[in-house]
Amino acid sequence: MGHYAPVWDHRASVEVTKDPSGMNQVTLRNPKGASVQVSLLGGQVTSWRNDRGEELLFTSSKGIVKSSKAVRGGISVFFPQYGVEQHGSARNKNWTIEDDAPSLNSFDTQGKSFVDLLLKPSEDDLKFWPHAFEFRLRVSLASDGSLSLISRIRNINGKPFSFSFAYQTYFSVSDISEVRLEGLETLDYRDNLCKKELFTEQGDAITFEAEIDRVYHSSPNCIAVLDHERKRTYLIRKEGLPDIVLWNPWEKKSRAMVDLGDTEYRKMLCVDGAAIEKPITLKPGKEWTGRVELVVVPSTLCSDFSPSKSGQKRFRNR
Ligand SMILES: O=P(O)(O)OC[C@H]1O[C@H](O)[C@H](O)[C@@H](O)[C@@H]1O
Repeated sequence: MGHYAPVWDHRASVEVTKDPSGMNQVTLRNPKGASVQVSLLGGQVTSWRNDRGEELLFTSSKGIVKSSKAVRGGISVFFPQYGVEQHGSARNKNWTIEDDAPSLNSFDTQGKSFVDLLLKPSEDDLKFWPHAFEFRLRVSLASDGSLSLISRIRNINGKPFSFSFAYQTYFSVSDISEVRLEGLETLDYRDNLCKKELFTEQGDAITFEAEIDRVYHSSPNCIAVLDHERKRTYLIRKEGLPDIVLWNPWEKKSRAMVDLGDTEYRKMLCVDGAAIEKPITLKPGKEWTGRVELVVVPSTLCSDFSPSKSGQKRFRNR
């Protein structure tokens, strides 16, 4: 795999087209046939397919495709708030492609097909959240099919500001009853279904039998979502994002949501790398970076990728 990386021109594997609503979207491909689609509406990742063409992210069949709102599913960013004002406005704004984004280190570039997006607040936006920023989002597809999102948020204001952040990530699962989540054992969490009360996770691994909406604090750098039926494991590696949001609306809420099918909650699980419990404060001129890398491995290989081992090692060496 590594042999083509140094000569692979990432620009040749990036294509800009229009989505059904007329919005520009970017398609990234790797030489093995995996692909990623990113809409400029919301800077949202709307599709991530492996080299067999299988979709790895959930997108609602009832997604309302209209130009002012991102579809339910894929990966969206929550910024600058979580839990209020529709989780911040960034996910419903029009982003632009930035051809000459400030560089990242070579690990984030080599052998990857990527696009750099940029969001800056308009005069109107500043009336609602009066802090000038530049938000750069790099979406990359690696030669092994893994997907990375790197957010860089810079304060270009005269004063410090604080924000919360999450990558709302809808994983596609065979059935929610087949899913187990590892890596959050013994952690404290706030339960959004119990007035944000603080609890401590007791179980060995988390399984799903009812609505869930929690923010886990100070989580390891890698957690795993195992789908038994598909024998597929999603690894979520993260940096700069101490928290994890877990969400599934279950049946009653799904029925009340206009943009989600009544039983589609069974096909999805949101696991979001986030910075919520302790908001990030940025001084003028400073930049914050938050990354996630999503990897899919056959579940049989999982012992090699134990959450605590692989995540810590990978990110410690950066
Ligand atoms: O419907 P949305 O605004 O996309 O929010 C969907 C969900 O996102 C997060 O996971 C929150 O923790 C939930 O409380 C919320 O219901």
